[in-house]
Amino acid sequence: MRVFEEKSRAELIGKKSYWQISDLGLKQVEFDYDPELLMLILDKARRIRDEASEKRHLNLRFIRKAHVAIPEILELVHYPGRLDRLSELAGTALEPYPVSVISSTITFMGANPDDGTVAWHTDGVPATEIVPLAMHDIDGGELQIYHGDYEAGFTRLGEHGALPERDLITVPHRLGASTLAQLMRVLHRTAPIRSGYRVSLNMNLRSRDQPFIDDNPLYYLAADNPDYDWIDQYLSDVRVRQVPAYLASRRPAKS
Ligand SMILES: O=C(O)CCC(=O)C(=O)O
Ligand SMILES: [Fe+2]
Repeated sequence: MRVFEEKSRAELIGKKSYWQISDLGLKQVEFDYDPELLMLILDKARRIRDEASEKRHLNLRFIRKAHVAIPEILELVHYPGRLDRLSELAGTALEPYPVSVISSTITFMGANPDDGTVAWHTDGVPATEIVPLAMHDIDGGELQIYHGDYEAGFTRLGEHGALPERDLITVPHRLGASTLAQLMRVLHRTAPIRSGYRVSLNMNLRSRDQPFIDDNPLYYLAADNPDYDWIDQYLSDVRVRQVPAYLASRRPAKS
């Protein structure tokens, strides 16, 4: 498997961090997913784009809970060997992000302002795998990461409206390779697209042993998904997985 990009979390943000699932920053590696399955997902995404995607904020057009409209995404989420491979890359055991409204998305980014490119933000989910499904005639559209503390970065953005080029790490996407990244509390965006477009599938992940390491506040999930039909699933995850794991992690180690 070819590795195209590799950065630790400390390399991305220039310091150690506490709220993290592992030292993973990002790794972009060639994948072995079935090209026909990817094409099928892309075809369906294109067909339902107008009714199923929304550009609500952050200049990002995406299909929420994409695996509900396109169940073939679940085949990819559970693709043989995938979780083991990604866990190995992350340096910690991963599991699919369980809250259905945010576990998988399809993003449409392009030069056409109707699409756009995602503005500066930090991810709520601890880790994500970004799989480019289509990249057509693209100029721009790389993943850009602020090499610094996210709070300081947001403050600079507030004061100056932009971040200095010298403090950015720019990672191009590649067809045939996916980017596994831990972008929770890491300020990033997609660089503006001057021509062409990209369609991507994002499959979100979290730590199997520390599922409470997360940055998705309820108000944010609710603003994005105002029907609240995910709340029972969320609460049951807190009760059954997050709280027991959290309490176990706080227990003093036996000597
Ligand atoms: O696709 C990209 O370049 C980044 C997407 C992203 O940051 C997101 O969807 O949260
Ligand atoms: Fe992001």
